[in-house]
Amino acid sequence: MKFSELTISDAIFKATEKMGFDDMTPIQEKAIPLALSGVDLIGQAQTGTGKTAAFGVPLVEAADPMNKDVQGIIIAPTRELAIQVADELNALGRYKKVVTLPVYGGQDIQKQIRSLKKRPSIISATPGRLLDHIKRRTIRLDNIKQVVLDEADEMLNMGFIDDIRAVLEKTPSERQTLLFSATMPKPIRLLAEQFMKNPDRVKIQAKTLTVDMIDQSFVKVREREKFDVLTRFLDIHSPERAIVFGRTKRRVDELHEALQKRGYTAEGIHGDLTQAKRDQVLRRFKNDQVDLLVATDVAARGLDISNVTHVYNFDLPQDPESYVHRIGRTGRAGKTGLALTFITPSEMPHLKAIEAVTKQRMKEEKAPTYQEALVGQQKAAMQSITDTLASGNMDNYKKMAENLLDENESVDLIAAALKVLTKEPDTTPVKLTYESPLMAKRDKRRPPRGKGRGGYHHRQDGHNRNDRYKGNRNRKRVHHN
Ligand SMILES: Nc1ncnc2c1ncn2[C@@H]1O[C@H](COP(=O)(O)OP(=O)(O)OP(=O)(O)O)[C@@H](O)[C@H]1O
Ligand SMILES: [Mg+2]
Repeated sequence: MKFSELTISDAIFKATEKMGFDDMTPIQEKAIPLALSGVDLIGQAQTGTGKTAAFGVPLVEAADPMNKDVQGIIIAPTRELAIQVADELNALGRYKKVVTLPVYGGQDIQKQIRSLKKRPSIISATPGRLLDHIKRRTIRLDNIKQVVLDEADEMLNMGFIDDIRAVLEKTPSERQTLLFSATMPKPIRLLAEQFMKNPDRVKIQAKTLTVDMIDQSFVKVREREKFDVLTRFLDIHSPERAIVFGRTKRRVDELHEALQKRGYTAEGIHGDLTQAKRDQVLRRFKNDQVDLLVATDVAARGLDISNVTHVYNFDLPQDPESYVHRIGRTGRAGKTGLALTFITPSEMPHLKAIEAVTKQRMKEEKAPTYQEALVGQQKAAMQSITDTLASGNMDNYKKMAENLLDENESVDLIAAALKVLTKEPDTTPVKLTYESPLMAKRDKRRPPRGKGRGGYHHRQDGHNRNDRYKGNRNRKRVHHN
């Protein structure tokens, strides 16, 4: 079904055309008409399949730019995502003149207050800053018609639930509530339904939770060998644009510095950096000034950066949902991608837990040798010669080439050129702080070690880490009040 077949205003249809959208994606086809009818819904579809427009079109359609109140609000877990969602809604609202304002932490609040005075119809916010504005009465939610939780399962997990509850309490009870995510574990869905009125569940039935355009594999590797293995894979894959996920902020700092030391153009992003730095890093990544983005899970959800060709999970993600979102930064909007996950021997049970949730097997890759990495780089050098040959723009070099050929064998000459061009694998020593293997995360609200009851003993015998892992997911994600 096409956007032209929807009952929406011409101004919005024109915007979708301008954005290059013609056919709707499956989630858009199902969710947009339902959302337009005013019902509450939970929309679940794989990463990179257009969930933003699935809620964006109904929001922009319902908004009246002549009305001075905030009418729609989207809450997202990270600042970058709040900005990106606002950009997409502004693109959709361009001809109807519906303005969406991003409101997030780390940005000058006075500047936000000035922008709010211009009366945006829709706000795309992170929860903390939104609550701040609600308290200051610089944002009023009395006349909100629609609330969207993007990355809904993340918004409703323990870290965010209280903020979300507080925001929802400020909105009229007759509001429409829309929840979207690629993952929706059952305990979270049940929790979500408390905030909704007989929600419709729109789930795009797929055999797997992950997009089949992503080639998924894992490599078994010892912690201290991870870095060399990563650089060898990078030398073989020569990714156009890749994201390397690390578990902690320190890890991300160390890793991107180590990559730079070995001659890669890498930058790091995590939540302890200033917003100005986060913006700069992301901009440099999008502008091709940086090939490798090293990130914590702050970059795992929702970010739509075109042509991310590879995702490397240098450290295992905390839970299978996080795996789904991380690798979903590649293979978007029908493109292909490659995801490679590093697993230390003691972490192997986590692999099974991830596969159980994604319903997808990962292929095992062997850690490449130095020699294989060298061959990778030689191939890259060869490729750059043939690419240059195809581009044809070499007139300035032809005379030199003829002179060289007068005095040398052609094969020797090309071999020398290849040798010069090949970036031989760099083995500059680097040191990363040891990161212990992923264990089931303990719930901070549980009694301390030794004082626990049944569950503790079960976990201590440790013969079934897989269960512990799953158990952990549920504990982390169920609201305990
Ligand atoms: N109907 C469409 N036709 C073509 N491209 C589309 C269409 N809808 C969305 N897109 C593009 O697909 C890409 C992914 O969309 P979007 O970011 O909304 O995915 P998502 O489902 O929200 O993914 P995630 O789960 O990672 O948040 C974007 O670049 C968007 O512009
Ligand atoms: Mg999204």
